[in-house]
Amino acid sequence: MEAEEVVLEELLNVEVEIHEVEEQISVLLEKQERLYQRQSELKTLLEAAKGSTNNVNDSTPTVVENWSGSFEWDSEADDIRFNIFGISSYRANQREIINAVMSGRDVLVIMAAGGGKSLCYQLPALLRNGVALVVSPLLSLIQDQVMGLAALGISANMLTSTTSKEEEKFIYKALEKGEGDLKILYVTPEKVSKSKRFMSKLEKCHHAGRLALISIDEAHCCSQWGHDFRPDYKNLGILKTQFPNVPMIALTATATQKVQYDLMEMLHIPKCVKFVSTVNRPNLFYTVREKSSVGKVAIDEISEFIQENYINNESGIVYCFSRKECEQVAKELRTRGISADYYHADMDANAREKVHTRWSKNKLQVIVGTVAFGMGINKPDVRFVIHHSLSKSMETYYQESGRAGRDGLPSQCLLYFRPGDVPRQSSMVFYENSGLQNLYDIVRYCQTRRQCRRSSFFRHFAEPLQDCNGMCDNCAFSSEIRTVDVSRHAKLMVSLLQDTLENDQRLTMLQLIDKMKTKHKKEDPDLKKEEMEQLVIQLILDRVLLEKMIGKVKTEKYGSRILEQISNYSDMNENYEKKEEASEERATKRLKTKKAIVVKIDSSSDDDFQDP
Ligand SMILES: Nc1ncnc2c1ncn2[C@@H]1O[C@H](COP(=O)(O)OP(=O)(O)OP(=O)(O)O)[C@@H](O)[C@H]1O
Repeated sequence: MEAEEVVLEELLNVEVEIHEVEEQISVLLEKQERLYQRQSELKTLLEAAKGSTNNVNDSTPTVVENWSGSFEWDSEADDIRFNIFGISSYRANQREIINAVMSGRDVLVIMAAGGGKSLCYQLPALLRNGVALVVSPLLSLIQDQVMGLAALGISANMLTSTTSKEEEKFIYKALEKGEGDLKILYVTPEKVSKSKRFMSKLEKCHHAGRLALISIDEAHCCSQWGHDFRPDYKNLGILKTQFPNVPMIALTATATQKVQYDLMEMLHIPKCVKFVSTVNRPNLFYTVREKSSVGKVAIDEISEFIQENYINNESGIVYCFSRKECEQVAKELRTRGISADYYHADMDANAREKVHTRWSKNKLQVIVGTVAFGMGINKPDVRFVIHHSLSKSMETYYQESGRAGRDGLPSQCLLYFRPGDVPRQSSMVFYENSGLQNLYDIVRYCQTRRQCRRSSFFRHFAEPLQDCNGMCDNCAFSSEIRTVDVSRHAKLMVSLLQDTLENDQRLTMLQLIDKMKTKHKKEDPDLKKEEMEQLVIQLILDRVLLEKMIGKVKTEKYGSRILEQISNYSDMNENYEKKEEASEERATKRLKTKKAIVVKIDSSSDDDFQDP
């Protein structure tokens, strides 16, 4: 017995040391991350310094920072805005961006979906002499833009795989000789990186002084840190190298600081003027609803929501986790009388295009899609975006839900959340950079019943909080929140984990839920599976609650092992954030002093747990 205690004592000490080493490693990793960031900033500065010495005699004007002042092109710009685009007044930042581009500066625009980025390059394209080149990542996006411009009577063309020989000839002639009427030319990034012929025509156009401006749409695709990296975007730096005095405007809906630095470096625009607009979409109403574990019930609710709120067949999107789910959900919606079809990466391009076109022309009310139905959807009157399953991160959810209400009119973003969906996503994001951390952020967004949904976006994009104006479920409705003592459940969870550990087994979260439910049935026959799911996910995600449990079991000399067991969950391995590292530090200290903590978990002190 004594010998066992000695061994256990040493085991405990070794585990404390392991914790300390892990902490040191994470401090070093964080330092390395900061250094990388600084390295990138310094490189950008260096390039800027080199640029300013090289370009002393170039035509780049001296810095004018008052972009809202008056400029010589004001009245012509107003005329084009009103009479060609039919827009009565500018939205936030549009005028300033246009003035910066017109002044010959490189510009980086970060503006929420539907904010009106297109006008920022299309209007200067008409104001300046010559041809504006627009690089855009997707054929569908390009087609929509060209169609929209044609409807306004603006001569826009595209040079893509679908362009006819005849049109190609016209475009090349316009570039080379200035013949024909070409104002805006859309190309994919592959054209720039792979077509020597195109680049040589563009060179001639530039040489003749007819390259008016270069616009890089969806510029976050340049960065590996962005959510949609495209390798061909990496080669777009050549445009600035070849045409240094042609103003470049790079536009995106979201870009973290890291992505901003990265894309400025990739595009060689270190001196660009940056315009960052708020991520707030005041016309979107955000709601999270509990999703039933019975598939049919979830679909019933979705179809009721659509049929009750959108009697005039207003357009919408339903996002699903898998291709199979998309097909099933679309079929189920159809049997309930909703005109719906599916869209996913397993379909051939023609079939996808057909569905997209029917939906764009309002011949189909709902597209049920996977993430493949993404960038390039610029239908302005999407009235609702429903998530049948949660997205993998706040950023992805912001993008996907943001496809609603691009015309600025009230629209709804509804997410159906069920903790049982978390492990499916976690196995997908496990190997991504901070994948699990990002997933847990969106799970927290779903779990909260007290906090404004909008505020989660502000926090995520490091923006000051703004008023929600009652445009989310938590701000608009007072929901009944019952605080419960979950000590009993927590103890059961810990003891189940202990059993698993002693028997040298491993558990997934869903298996743990099943076990808890079986055990609990005797004492608590009314406990629903959904309630148990809510509880388990909350306990696992909420490190404070977890710590309290760990505190208890530590006295039983298994604490750190249990922590390890939870951390090593096949689908629940976590990269702790700073905040969580701090809690771990506290846990380690407790471990050192072997202080017992009574498990009386009153969740009122913890963030938002409520009885479901
Ligand atoms: N100043 C304005 N006043 C009114 N409507 C505008 C204004 N500027 C743009 N719009 C309209 O807003 C809608 C969205 O504009 P746009 O397509 O440029 O958005 P975006 O910022 O490119 O969005 P996304 O990132 O989703 O592509 C369009 O219907 C456009 O005509």
